[in-house]
Amino acid sequence: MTTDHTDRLEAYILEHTTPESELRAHLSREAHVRLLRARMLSGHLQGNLLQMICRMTHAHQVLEIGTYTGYAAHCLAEALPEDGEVHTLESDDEMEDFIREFVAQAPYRDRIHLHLGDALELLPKLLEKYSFDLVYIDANKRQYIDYYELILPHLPSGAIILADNTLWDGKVVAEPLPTDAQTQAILAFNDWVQQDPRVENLILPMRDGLSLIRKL
Ligand SMILES: C[S@@+](CC[C@H](N)C(=O)[O-])C[C@H]1O[C@@H](n2cnc3c(N)ncnc32)[C@H](O)[C@@H]1O
Repeated sequence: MTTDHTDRLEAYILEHTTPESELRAHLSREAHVRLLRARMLSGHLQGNLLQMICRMTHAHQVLEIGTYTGYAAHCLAEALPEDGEVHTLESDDEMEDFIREFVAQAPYRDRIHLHLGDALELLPKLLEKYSFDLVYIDANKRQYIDYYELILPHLPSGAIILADNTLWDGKVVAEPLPTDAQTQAILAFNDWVQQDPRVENLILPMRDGLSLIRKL
């Protein structure tokens, strides 16, 4: 497929997908103007998928590792029932003002709880306190197995873990395989999940690859 064809297909897909809220669109535009790595935010299509999964699974307590702008946290919170909560973890405290500026504008703002710090340090206490039924892993690729192993034992049967970027720009099948730490970590994570008898799993080839993992 040519780039032109792919671009047209992507545009067509978005034209036939429920529009994102005005606030999400505004956040996304501001991120592209004000931030250097705006492409890290989930975006319209993946955001809608997160909402669809949230609603289909009747999730109540959601955990997100890696907030960045808060775009995905907005998607998840918007799809939760009144008493639902999203606990989102971010290690880069420079993002705090941006995140809080947009959370403050959201009608569902009380459902979003931002935790600043390293996920590996924050997780043990949060996992003791809350019973999460949906988890979105989208932070340091080198720590995916660590997040997964900390979280999985605390989840009830039927809970879902989503892990983003698991095709890593197609590098998982590049020849020769890249030896950089991030690609190697994603390869190790995918193999780890694939051999794990505690879960069923698939990789959805959307965007950069999204793994859907269900605890048995
Ligand atoms: C891809 S972005 C998250 C995008 C967001 N989930 C979304 O979909 O809009 C990854 C974020 O993870 C954060 N991060 C990386 N390592 C982390 C860690 N150990 N603990 C918490 N956050 C971390 C980064 O600072 C970055 O903001």
